Amino acid sequence: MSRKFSRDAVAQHTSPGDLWVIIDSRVFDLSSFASLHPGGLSVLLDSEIAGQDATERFFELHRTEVLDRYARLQIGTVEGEQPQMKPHVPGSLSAVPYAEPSWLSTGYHSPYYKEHHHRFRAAVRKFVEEVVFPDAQARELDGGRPSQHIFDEMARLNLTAMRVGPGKHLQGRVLMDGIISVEEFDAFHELIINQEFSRIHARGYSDGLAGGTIIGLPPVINFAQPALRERIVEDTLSGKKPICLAVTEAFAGSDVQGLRCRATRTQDGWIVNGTKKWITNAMWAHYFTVACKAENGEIVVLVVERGEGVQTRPIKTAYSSSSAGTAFVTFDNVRVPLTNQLGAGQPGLNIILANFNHERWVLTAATIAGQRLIFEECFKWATQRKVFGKSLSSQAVIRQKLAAMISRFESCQSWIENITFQMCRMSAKEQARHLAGQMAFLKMHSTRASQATAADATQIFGGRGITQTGMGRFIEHFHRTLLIDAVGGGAEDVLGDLGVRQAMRNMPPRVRL
Ligand code: HEM
Repeated sequence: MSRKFSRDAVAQHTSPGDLWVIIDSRVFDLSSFASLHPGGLSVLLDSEIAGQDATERFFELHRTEVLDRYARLQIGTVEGEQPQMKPHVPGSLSAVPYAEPSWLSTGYHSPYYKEHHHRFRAAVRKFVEEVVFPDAQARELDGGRPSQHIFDEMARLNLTAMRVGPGKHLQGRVLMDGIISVEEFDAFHELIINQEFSRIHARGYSDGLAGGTIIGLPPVINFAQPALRERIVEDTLSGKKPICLAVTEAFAGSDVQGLRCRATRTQDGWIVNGTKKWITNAMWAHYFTVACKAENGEIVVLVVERGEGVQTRPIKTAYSSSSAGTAFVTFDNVRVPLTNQLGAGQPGLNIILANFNHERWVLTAATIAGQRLIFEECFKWATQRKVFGKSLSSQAVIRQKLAAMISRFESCQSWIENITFQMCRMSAKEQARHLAGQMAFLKMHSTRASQATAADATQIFGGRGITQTGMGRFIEHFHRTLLIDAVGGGAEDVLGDLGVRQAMRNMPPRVRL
């Protein structure tokens, strides 16, 4: 932007058809925009705004990104001045204190993260901010499914494959354009992906991208016969034929024993009859990993393929109008070949339970990262917002809310990093034995923390925190959508109880006070 203007020259342009303002030493010609301005024309014609430096007033009312969106209105800069606001570089770290976990903060050390984790984090954040965020925000508005080019790009980078976690499905794949090797990839990379994807501020969309794969594919990877496994892994990870996990029912939430969807044994397979509710991605899934009850009362897990007898109806939820593809599913006399049974010979209940821990860990990672992002919004707002001539942060009650937020998400982050480290060192069997309780407690604790943080953030933002556009829109979104993490994969009370019951089983018989 080469044109330079003196402040006096800008001050000559104050009428509706010839209106200039200065924002952060940048000169904007609002003549063609003023009558379309969502905040109205009159505010722009105010004598303290028209032709004047409106920087303070602008940032009280708009997010910085509004300036980027309307960059075309900029005609130059004020002579002898440099804009102070630096454009955001995609992938870069925030300089706001506590806006990044300590392993990403200057001067801190971590026993968990290596150089390749840092490299990987930067690449994932850049991808999320540049490619995924715009689509997520657009689909959040129109309620559509994530765009196919995002699925394609996620498949090309093998991001969808990595979201399923380390394992044999990664063999031979090039990860994130080769930025890390399959041998280097561990649960911390997966934690990074889960936490970086929170930056799209679109919870339903995030599930729409890979929610079904993350929970529906592992049982196939771990328990399917090789031919079925190879076909489904290829179809789903290429983004061509999505998969979902169909366990919950209107009759039974996470209470797997109470399922009513029936599987009847035939000579060459099974016939499935029943319904499933709240099934993420089912609207566009081709494969359904279904928990059913056999005639002898045992759970069998079958891969049903979309076809005759399979129907899906959309369910609108608090966290997603439809971008998560959540559905009510009906199976009417659906024939399933024997080869589509998972883990034949072992209890189907174990297959489903083994899957829960990973699901809970994924949800927890996202909700913790979400809290940190909400804190960053609050800290910026509390510093810039002036009330009765003073910034919000000059009030002790606001500082207390910020302190409580930091304490909550920092403790959750440390806990999840510890659990993640255990995941890197333990076998699947050891994880099931030692980590189920820890994950249950952390999920319960972190989603309660999310609710407290959302409530505090809404008080800090006031009306803006309950408005879907403008300054507080991410607060509103977090508050509206966080309950999926508090309920999905097991409600808080159920999880807390599960953890304590497990601890009771390990209690030595003769301990006394
Ligand atoms: C480059 C100049 C400007 C552009 C491109 C612009 C654009 C916008 C946009 C897009 C909105 C809708 C809300 C949002 O997306 O955040 C908005 C709202 C608003 N704008 Fe501006 N604006 C500009 C300058 C100003 C100035 C100088 C004022 C002076 C007071 C102002 C006052 C308002 C008000 C009062 C609202 C309504 C805010 C609310 O609903 O909370 N705008 N503006």
